[in-house]
Amino acid sequence: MKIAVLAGDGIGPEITGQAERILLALRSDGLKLELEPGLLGGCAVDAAGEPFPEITRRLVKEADAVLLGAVGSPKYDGLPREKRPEQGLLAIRKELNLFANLRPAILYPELASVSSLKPEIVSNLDILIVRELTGDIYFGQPRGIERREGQRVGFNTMIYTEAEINRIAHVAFQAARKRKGRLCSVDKMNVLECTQLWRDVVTETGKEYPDVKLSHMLVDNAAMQLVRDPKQFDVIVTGNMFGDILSDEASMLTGSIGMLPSASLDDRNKGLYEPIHGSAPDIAGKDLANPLATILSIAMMLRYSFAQEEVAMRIEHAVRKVLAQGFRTSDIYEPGMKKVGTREMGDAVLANL
Ligand SMILES: NC(=O)C1=CN([C@@H]2O[C@H](COP(=O)(O)OP(=O)(O)OC[C@H]3O[C@@H](n4cnc5c(N)ncnc54)[C@H](O)[C@@H]3O)[C@@H](O)[C@H]2O)C=CC1
Ligand SMILES: CC(C)CC(=O)C(=O)O
Ligand SMILES: [Mg+2]
Repeated sequence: MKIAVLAGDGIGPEITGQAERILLALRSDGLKLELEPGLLGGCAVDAAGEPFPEITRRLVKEADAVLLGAVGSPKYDGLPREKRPEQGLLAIRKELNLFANLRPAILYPELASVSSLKPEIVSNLDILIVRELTGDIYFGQPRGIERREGQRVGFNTMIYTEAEINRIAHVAFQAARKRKGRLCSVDKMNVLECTQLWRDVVTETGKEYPDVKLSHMLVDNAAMQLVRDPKQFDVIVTGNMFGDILSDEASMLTGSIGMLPSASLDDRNKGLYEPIHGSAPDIAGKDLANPLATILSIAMMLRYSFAQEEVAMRIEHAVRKVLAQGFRTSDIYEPGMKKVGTREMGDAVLANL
């Protein structure tokens, strides 16, 4: 198993560092894997002048899976768009055809009291957000800022083809089929043609899954329902931008954005695995970041890219035990618990593994 490790910027090296320690421990335990570091984002801009250099492109094409920390820093805000770190992230997703982003929002019972919602509303929460990742307004052309009639005009294009909607819908229906059998498709069809097509195509695809109960919801209502009664959802499928926003919101139901892992998959389960959060410049380099989302992302890697379900469950079980033992980074800390930094949290997971 050849794994490319792109630590990225900000807290990226701190959190991937802990995930790498877990992978190396699994290697000592007999799992055959190789780790190959590479540059993506701001660190690549500094070293090679661009956020997704050719050498990284070759590395990730050859790898069986990619582990990513996060990219971005205010340091690059003044650069032209194509040079910014985040453009590197969009480019790698497109290059590897990672159209299906799975973002599970699962509440560990030990964190019920740090969830943003009351324990009785979130207990046993287990939602899967399926976010389309290579289309929508993040990629649509034309885009830009232009001068028109004496003033600047900014514009982007929200666009989805029928084929793009159909393939992500299949991923979501199949996931729902293996879970509680409920799929909620989120759109804004009351005002956006692009998402009218989204609703039409998801409905048509749904005819192939009579065993899955399909519902539709407008995104503004979905944002509200997520904090009113999140357990009404099983699987949510939505476009790139709405999925980006709703998953950050859902993360707080589990206690912290530092708890949510993700898998970004192509049609053959070659995947990129990363926490859903960004590079957190406000806490970078301070040993404060929660590494659990990244560690849980390698569990997803072992499950989806390498079919190592048992090892994936070992990692998830170790995380559960660490929380039960009271270890907490600052973002999930509450009085009475053991406050630890990024590295000590990694130590605790390793000890339980
Ligand atoms: N996948 C990626 O690489 C992503 C990159 N970004 C980039 O990251 C940079 C910062 O973006 P923000 O909007 O501040 O979002 P962010 O997700 O980096 O941070 C938001 C807040 O959550 C906290 N946070 C995030 N991860 C945490 C962790 N593991 N443990 C504890 N606290 C954590 C941060 O300290 C901050 O207060 C920007 O350049 C943005 O473009 C943003 C989202 C995703
Ligand atoms: C560059 C952004 C689209 C990254 C992000 O916020 C995400 O993927 O969650
Ligand atoms: Mg995001």
